[in-house]
Amino acid sequence: MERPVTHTVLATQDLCIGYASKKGNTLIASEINLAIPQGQLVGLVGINGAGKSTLLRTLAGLQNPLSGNRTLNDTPLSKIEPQTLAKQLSVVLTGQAISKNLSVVELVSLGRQPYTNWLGSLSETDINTITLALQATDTADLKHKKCYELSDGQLQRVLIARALTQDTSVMLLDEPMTHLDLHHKAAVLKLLTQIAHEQKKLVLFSTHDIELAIAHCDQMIVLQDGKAIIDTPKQLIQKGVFDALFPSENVRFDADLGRFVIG
Ligand SMILES: Nc1ncnc2c1ncn2[C@@H]1O[C@H](COP(=O)(O)OP(=O)(O)OP(=O)(O)O)[C@@H](O)[C@H]1O
Repeated sequence: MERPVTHTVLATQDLCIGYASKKGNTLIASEINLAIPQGQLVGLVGINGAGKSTLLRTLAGLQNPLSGNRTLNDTPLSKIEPQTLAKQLSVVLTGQAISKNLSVVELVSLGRQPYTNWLGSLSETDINTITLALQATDTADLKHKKCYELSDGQLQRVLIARALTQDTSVMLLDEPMTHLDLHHKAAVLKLLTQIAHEQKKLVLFSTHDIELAIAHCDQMIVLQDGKAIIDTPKQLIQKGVFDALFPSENVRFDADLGRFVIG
């Protein structure tokens, strides 16, 4: 169903992403121009090494761009104080450094840090938000476990719960469904869709599950050959963007089926 176009939350102008070192710059992708409105579920796809994590880290302000601009709610990202940014943007990254000695509920509570006073004491609102996030991610039963006791999939859901408690207008997630079984994959996808559509947030996640993104996302960003193409899944299929995503000897995209065929 078509929903009305609303306010742009996350935008880039001629963004070049990559890595700067003394030996020179390594350019990963350039001329990235995005203007993503609130209330959308956006999938970021591309082959291994295309630059999905690099783009997410750059959009999150964890990595500087080589050039170009990033704005969050019309303000340049570099001008937003860390405390304010933490109320506007949350991230779930792969290989995120966390203290695994914390219990699940302690880790999830950290998401409320931008809202708590200098004593770090939790208000009733904080506690309700934490309880809802644990329920939404099916991690309430794990809340007293130490994070080192969790499976990869359980930890993944706990990290999503922590991001949920931050209650931000933008959520960026790097491969949030990678370690999940089919049941939890469907549940997380449903949750992310609900956060985008009902809470009117922007949820941008990278995935290798392109078919799932095609079926569920409002828009997709395809990183390919150092460029980013953003459009609705339908338009991307019509433009033939997925046809050239993988070397054709092993995989081809069947536009009628809307999925990849091996062979
Ligand atoms: N710290 C770094 N310094 C230099 N180059 C890097 C660094 N980290 C990643 N790269 C390179 O940047 C490119 C993009 O990597 P990135 O991890 O963003 O890709 P990706 O699309 O997320 O890949 P995958 O699907 O395998 O997770 C790769 O060629 C990688 O080798």
